[in-house]
Amino acid sequence: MSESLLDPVLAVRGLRKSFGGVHAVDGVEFSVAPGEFVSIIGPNGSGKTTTVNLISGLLRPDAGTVEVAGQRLRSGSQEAAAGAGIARTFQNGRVFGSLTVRENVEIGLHTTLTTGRPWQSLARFPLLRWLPLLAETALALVPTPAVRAERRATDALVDTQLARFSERLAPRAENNAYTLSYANRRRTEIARALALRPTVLLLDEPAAGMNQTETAEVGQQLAELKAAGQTIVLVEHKLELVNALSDRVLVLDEGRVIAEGTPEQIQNDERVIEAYLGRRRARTRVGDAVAETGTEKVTVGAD
Ligand SMILES: Nc1ncnc2c1ncn2[C@@H]1O[C@H](COP(=O)(O)OP(=O)(O)OP(=O)(O)O)[C@@H](O)[C@H]1O
Repeated sequence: MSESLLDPVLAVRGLRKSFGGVHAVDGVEFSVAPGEFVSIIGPNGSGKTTTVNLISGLLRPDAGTVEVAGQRLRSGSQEAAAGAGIARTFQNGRVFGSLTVRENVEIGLHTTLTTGRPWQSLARFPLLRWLPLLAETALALVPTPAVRAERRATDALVDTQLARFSERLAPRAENNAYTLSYANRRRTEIARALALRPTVLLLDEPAAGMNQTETAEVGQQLAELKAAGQTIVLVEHKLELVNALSDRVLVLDEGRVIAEGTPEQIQNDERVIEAYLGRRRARTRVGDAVAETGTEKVTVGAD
């Protein structure tokens, strides 16, 4: 899909972020069209995760803007990003071990509840913060019909997401997350992000640490999401996954976009071979464990 045909659903302009003397993100610009699958690749430390952190409001940029469907987001606000429809997963996976799988998925929906969480606008005022909490507790103890209806809708949404991962998550819905395998924790995190029915789904290395079979399964699920029209930004080291799924690939190096194009264009780009693949080969020679992931063979179903 060509980005220019449709108004972008995500537009990132002039994004910069430094940590001390390190220019982690140094003027990153790109946009994503509705339904487009864009991957961000680059050597270790090239600024991929920082870019995702800036888009999702986890970090405040030193400069630059993020727009979702033409609306500029408040800088450094996870709430604003989530409210605009950005959902993300984390590189290392973040689930709450002592909550069940179902609760872990549901927790992402908490901010979207309306009837069960009245007066949320008052939470901004320190002196009145207790009022919405009190109302929420009262409604949890004695739910109104509207609260019960919202509860049922939430349960259905969670069930839909768990069903997406069929035998992996659905039978484990009531198990505590600490009992899950690593791959299932990562699946739980993706299910949580999807439950928000995001405008843009940001995935930070969803297949990291997974074996070949598990990686292929993630690839299949991403292919299905893409076929369903979900807009996705994927940060990934596993190039087989990137090449199989992406409409467009951005290559970062030292905080800058050094190349952009289809997977085929990227694979033949001299700058990429030099900055990314060249370095990868050099690292592989000295036994860099991370670099090895890029050489794995992954088969992903067609969309
Ligand atoms: N919180 C932080 N404090 C200091 N430096 C940071 C911080 N976060 C990132 N950096 C630095 O910013 C640069 C970009 O890091 P980032 O994690 O965004 O890269 P990356 O491309 O995601 O790397 P990887 O592929 O290893 O995950 C690196 O030099 C990193 O050390």
